[in-house]
Amino acid sequence: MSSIAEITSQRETQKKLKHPIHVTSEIGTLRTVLLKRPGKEVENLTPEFLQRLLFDDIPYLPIIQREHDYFAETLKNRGIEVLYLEKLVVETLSNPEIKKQFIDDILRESKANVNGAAHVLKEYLLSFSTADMVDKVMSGILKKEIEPEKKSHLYELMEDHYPFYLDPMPNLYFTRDPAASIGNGLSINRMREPARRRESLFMQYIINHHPRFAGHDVPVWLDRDFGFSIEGGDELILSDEVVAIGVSARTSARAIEKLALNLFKKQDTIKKVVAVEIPKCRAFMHLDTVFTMVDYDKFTIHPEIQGPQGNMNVYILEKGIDDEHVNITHRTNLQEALKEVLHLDELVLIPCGGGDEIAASREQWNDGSNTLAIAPGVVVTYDRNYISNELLRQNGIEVIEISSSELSRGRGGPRCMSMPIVREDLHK
Ligand SMILES: NC(=O)NCCC[C@H](N)C(=O)O
Repeated sequence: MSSIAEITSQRETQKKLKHPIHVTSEIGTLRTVLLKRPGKEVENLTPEFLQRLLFDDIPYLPIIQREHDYFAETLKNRGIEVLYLEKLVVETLSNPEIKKQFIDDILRESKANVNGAAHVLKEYLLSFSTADMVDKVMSGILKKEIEPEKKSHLYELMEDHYPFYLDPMPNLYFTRDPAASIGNGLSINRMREPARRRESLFMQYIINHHPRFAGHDVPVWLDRDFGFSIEGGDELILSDEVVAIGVSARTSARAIEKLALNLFKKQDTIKKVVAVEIPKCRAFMHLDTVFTMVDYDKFTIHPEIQGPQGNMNVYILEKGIDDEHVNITHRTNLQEALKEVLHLDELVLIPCGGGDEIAASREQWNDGSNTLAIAPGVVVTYDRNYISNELLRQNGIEVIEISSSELSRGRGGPRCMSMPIVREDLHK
């Protein structure tokens, strides 16, 4: 029979889980996750704009969709509730006033290409059903779709060669990056690259207006108006007390410090933010492309982020003398720093590609370190990274593989393609 303490604790967990967002670890059993099924936006990629749109190749739509559906089914078969971003956005914008406001916002944020055509584009978008309008906004609007108006400005004539009024958003299936769940709240991120910056507007609207979230107390620890960039691929919830954040090509030290200040001030459980500096290059774009948590005491790592003897720059931020200051201390070894903040005597770093120079580099490029933990010691990975997957198994991890020929072309793996909304708390 359960003790009174156990029953009370179960009730507490139930109560906490009723909150629409609840994530206190990287590895707690995943209950609800947000995905985006790749859509027409990936068919609007062309070779000349690949770099600008942050792709290395053009995925074949029917196959990337099939692979993504398989990913979603894999999660559902494990009892995980899958929410789709595109569906939540349509539901959010079912209110005509909110829809108009959204169209104004998205056009304003697309101003580089929209120029003087905002009013025509607004009418154009309003002429669609909400679902089709959302699809248009996500997949992009070509100039040739709209009757040309008389061009009265030099810049309008100069920009004729550029095909889009609204750029496609092919990176939307990487739901991890525009926002990150931390405790019962979120960071809604100012994304580093212009190609992705509009993406976090969707989450802002969902949180403020979708019935599943609006009206609940969902704190926003850092919002997208903050002037420095941060992306969810860099935000790892190591425990209910510790968040690790990559100082990377995408995430700035200033955003990390501001987020830490806000968490220390408004979120009573987070005690430490661990800033992990990684090389600023495309292959290592976020911390989660080189480092993910797979069990209480096990992580994947791309060995190249560490110098000789495993040295690298790790900074631990803690509450300072007042709400405006943090205490910062420096560590030079990631493994030791992790043991310290997680109160562990032993901790295993599992090297991507088994540490072999070629295999590590190849498998990391295809997200061999980017695992999605769906429970402690259970991860979803790409099938193509067979050396890393085998090594995970040898370390006692259950590895669920998904196919990845087309999904991997966007340079993101299972963790990048998923935003946990609810996870069960870990047993202490
Ligand atoms: N967390 C991640 O590493 N996300 C992958 C994002 C890939 C996307 N093509 C990008 O460059 O932003």
